[in-house]
Amino acid sequence: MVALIGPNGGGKTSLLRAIAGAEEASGSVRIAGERLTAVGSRRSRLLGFMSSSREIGWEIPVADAIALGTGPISAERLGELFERFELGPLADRPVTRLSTGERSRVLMARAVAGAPLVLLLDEPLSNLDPYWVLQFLGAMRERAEEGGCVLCALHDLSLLPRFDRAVLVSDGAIQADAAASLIQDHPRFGAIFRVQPDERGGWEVRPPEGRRSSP
Ligand SMILES: Nc1ncnc2c1ncn2[C@@H]1O[C@H](COP(=O)(O)OP(=O)(O)OP(=O)(O)O)[C@@H](O)[C@H]1O
Repeated sequence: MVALIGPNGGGKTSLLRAIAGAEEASGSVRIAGERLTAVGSRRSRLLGFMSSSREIGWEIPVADAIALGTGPISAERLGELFERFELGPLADRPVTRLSTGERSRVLMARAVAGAPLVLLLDEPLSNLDPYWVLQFLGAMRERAEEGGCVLCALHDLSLLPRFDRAVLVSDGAIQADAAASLIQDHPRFGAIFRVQPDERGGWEVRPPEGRRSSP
């Protein structure tokens, strides 16, 4: 489970979209040796992607939204996803009439539907209540324990202990890559985020360079 962290405009979304093939980018992406452009219907087994937008453009039922672009899903798998993300009570409503957090559950179900080897999630936790934050983290951990790689962009740094590794992206480049428990000690962390730990276990704005007292 990899947390993709970095300041606004750092490049997290661009990186995820480039890997997912949703953005023009140089180079090529291979997952388990396979080029994504050449895998056809097996794509959902290799890659799952939840974009930063929670919009679903069509007035379609939840089950159809989960299957959008993923290829056929068995009734058994759909049942598992409905149970995992508690979608039963929402089944008959068009997705356009769901709340943002409810739509997040549909889009997460869609991203994990094929049990992908690589799961790319762009701020999946941002609209969720605490129960669903924990449920989504649980679903990510399950995917990782089943042999998948989860790459999850997030801003809430208090969630870092839930991850194994953290990649810090800023100015369109990877600035640090470390165990999630150690990333805050990286020499570039404070300068890039412009915050520092405060006495209450939270964060405070880091004083500008000249006004910082030396340790
Ligand atoms: N379609 C686009 N065309 C040109 N530049 C873009 C486009 N989308 C994003 N950018 C720029 O690319 C940079 C990286 O943006 P990106 O959305 O990847 O950042 P981010 O780390 O996901 O930010 P945030 O935390 O605010 O979501 C920013 O400077 C942004 O203004």
